[in-house]
Amino acid sequence: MQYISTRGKAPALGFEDTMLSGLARDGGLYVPETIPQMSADDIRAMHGLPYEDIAYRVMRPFVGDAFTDEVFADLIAKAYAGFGHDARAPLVQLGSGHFLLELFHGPTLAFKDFAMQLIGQMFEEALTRRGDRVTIVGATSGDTGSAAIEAFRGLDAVDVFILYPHGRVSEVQRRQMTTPVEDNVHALALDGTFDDCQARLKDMFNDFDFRDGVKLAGVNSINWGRVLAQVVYYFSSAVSLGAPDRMVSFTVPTGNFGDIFAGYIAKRMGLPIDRLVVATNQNDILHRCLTTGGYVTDSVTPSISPSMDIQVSSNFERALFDAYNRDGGAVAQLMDELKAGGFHVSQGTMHVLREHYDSGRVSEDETLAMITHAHNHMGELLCPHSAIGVKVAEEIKDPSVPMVTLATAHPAKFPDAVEKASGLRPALPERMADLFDRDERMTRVPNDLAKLETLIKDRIAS
Ligand SMILES: Cc1ncc(COP(=O)(O)O)c(C=O)c1O
Ligand SMILES: N[C@@H](CCOP(=O)(O)O)C(=O)O
Repeated sequence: MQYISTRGKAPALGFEDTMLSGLARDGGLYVPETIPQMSADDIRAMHGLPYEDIAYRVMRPFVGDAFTDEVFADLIAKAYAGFGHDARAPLVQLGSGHFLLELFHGPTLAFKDFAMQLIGQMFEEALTRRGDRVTIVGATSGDTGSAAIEAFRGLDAVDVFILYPHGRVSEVQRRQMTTPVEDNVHALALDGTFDDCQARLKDMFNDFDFRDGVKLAGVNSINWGRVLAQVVYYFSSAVSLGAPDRMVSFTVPTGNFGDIFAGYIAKRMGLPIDRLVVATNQNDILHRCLTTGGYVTDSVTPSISPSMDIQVSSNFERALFDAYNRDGGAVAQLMDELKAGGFHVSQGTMHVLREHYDSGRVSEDETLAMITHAHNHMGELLCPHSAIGVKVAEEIKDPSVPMVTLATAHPAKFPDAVEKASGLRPALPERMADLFDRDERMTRVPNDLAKLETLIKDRIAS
């Protein structure tokens, strides 16, 4: 299996090099050259299997010869052993034809753990075999950062630097990143937005002296391994609702477009998915683009769903690559236009995008009202991100097709908003009960590439 860049100019790589290198050297994102197919019988055979077995069957064709069958199965087993629910990604029924996929039973209480725990295992295995080490730099609006730190803390072969927007993540999210004591963990509070963090990260990848000098690696959804691991729960949930003999739709609270793009990959592999619905908060560039064709950046407005406070949605580039018939030159041109403020998608491309994706936008008041309603009438305490998904799904769902909404984080990560809407302050799990008593350690950093690179180089040299 080879991976190619969405901008068409970087060398094709195998799975392991794709995973370890992050952004392609032409600035694009890696995607598989071909999408492995699952027949109806392959999908039917997943009925009743443990999550780990489904994960193995779904991901194995993408991994090629990077790991032997035995090693890959073992890495999957280790990745999910620490989850707090036997089903790993349990489905609960919310109402008629509407199901919630709980993706928050991992160690840091958000869906990011599904991919990050596995990536942590795969990095460790590959780096040990190569006798190599890397510097991971990640950008986070709150959840990727804590999941990455949890997956890589204490590993000899890795230093992990996380850029988060100062003052724009919840206190639980911040403390999850600033309280780990391991020397290889560096939490950096950047003066700016998540978009600034992600832009500086991509700048670092595009500065080849820095990139090669520190052996830069990425664990944002820039990294194909992140998207791949998220494909699995589309299969596990659809199969438990009757796939391949029944269509299923998904609504996905969306920011960087990685999670919903994983759903698109599942569909391309043969999973009978009817609609993939993008649910955004007031930072709604994706909803605007999918309804008007204009992908025009706006300033980021802080919200009660901070993990989705994103206006430059990294993985949308992967969706555009397919919608433009895999024309890397066309995508590179759009990305140049984006630097100047935005672009407009052609009519033909809009048609292709609308074949797969619907969208909806939810205001702050509507989010709070949905948390209240779900608590009072659906028996669920939702985090604000999941509430946005449920609200859009309720508006858009077709009674003849089961709808699955992805619950992307545990309500206890956002206790203020949840308490305001429901009157209940959700408690953290026992193992995190002392989170607010632990000492914090972070460095305030400016939104300045040269200064960030110097800090990172100095830290790994010391
Ligand atoms: C809790 C939560 N929900 C939803 C999202 C959106 O996911 P994605 O960026 O993959 O679209 C994120 C992060 O981006 C998140 O942390
Ligand atoms: N919401 C994310 C933003 C980064 O997304 P990623 O999927 O590209 O890592 C976060 O919580 O950090």
